[in-house]
Amino acid sequence: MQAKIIDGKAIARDIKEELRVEVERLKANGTVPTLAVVLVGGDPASAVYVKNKKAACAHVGIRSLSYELPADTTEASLLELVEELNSRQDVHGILVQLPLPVQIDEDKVLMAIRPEKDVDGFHPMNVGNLSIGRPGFVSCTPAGILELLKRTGIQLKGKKCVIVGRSNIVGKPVAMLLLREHATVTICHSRTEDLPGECRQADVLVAAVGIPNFIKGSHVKPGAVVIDVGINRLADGKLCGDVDYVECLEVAGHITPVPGGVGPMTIAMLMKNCVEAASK
Ligand SMILES: Nc1nc2c(c(=O)[nH]1)N[C@@H](CN(C=O)c1ccc(C(=O)N[C@@H](CCC(=O)O)C(=O)O)cc1)CN2
Repeated sequence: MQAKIIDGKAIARDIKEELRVEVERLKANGTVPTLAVVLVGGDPASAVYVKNKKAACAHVGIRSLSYELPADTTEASLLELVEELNSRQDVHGILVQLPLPVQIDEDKVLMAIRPEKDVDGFHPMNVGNLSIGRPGFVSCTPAGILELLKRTGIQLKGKKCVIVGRSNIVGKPVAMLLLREHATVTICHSRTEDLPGECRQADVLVAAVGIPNFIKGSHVKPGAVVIDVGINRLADGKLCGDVDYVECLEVAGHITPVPGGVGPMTIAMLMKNCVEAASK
């Protein structure tokens, strides 16, 4: 039997509808949730993501302030802008679109954003809070993955979850979130011995490696939930995940497509974090 397809686009739409109500309530109480969106340079993919984030803000009712800086912007001037946004009472969230041009130290910029305005959840304070189970902003893609699992009714308590990929922005935070749900978590990476064998143990398999079609049907335990975090652009312009969708569709119990799976959840969770920032 074919796997059930987890429709991230539809779940993201539901979340944004729920947030519209919340934003109305905030506005009625005198707060206009406001997100500052900073884009440096002309990377075409980043420009599309920023455009989609601003459109999502408009849909939900969040005010967005746009800062589009040239590719040769210095680290000092970007830090100055972040400082100004940090100090503005009417700005609740700050988003600096990544990647940044090479002359700018990304870590320095992310650390300059005040943790309570860090709606991307990338500041070390928020990352640390997640790992010790304290409240804070959780980065949007990992939070989106958990929301997809929850809203699909996937039980996590006691289940074996295997994450392929140990990045700071996806693999590690997803592991922390799954642990928080009482799952048994394994993180695999390029040096893992017998990666297919580890993957085959998984009730929930999360692929975040950045290699097109890396996870084959033979990696998947029959009936497992397969979450594909990969967004790889192929030479023909088509998008492709880290999971061999055609093969895994025949083995898995649930699967996320690319596009239309985890990707749309990233923006929905950014909206959720902005509303939370404005509510505080
Ligand atoms: N400051 C940040 N920078 C970046 C982040 C981030 O969370 N914060 N993540 C990525 C890019 N990203 C959001 O910024 C993002 C990527 C993909 C999608 C998405 O919806 N993808 C669609 C396909 C879109 C397409 O056709 O190209 C999908 O998977 O269905 C949303 C947001 C790096 N930078």
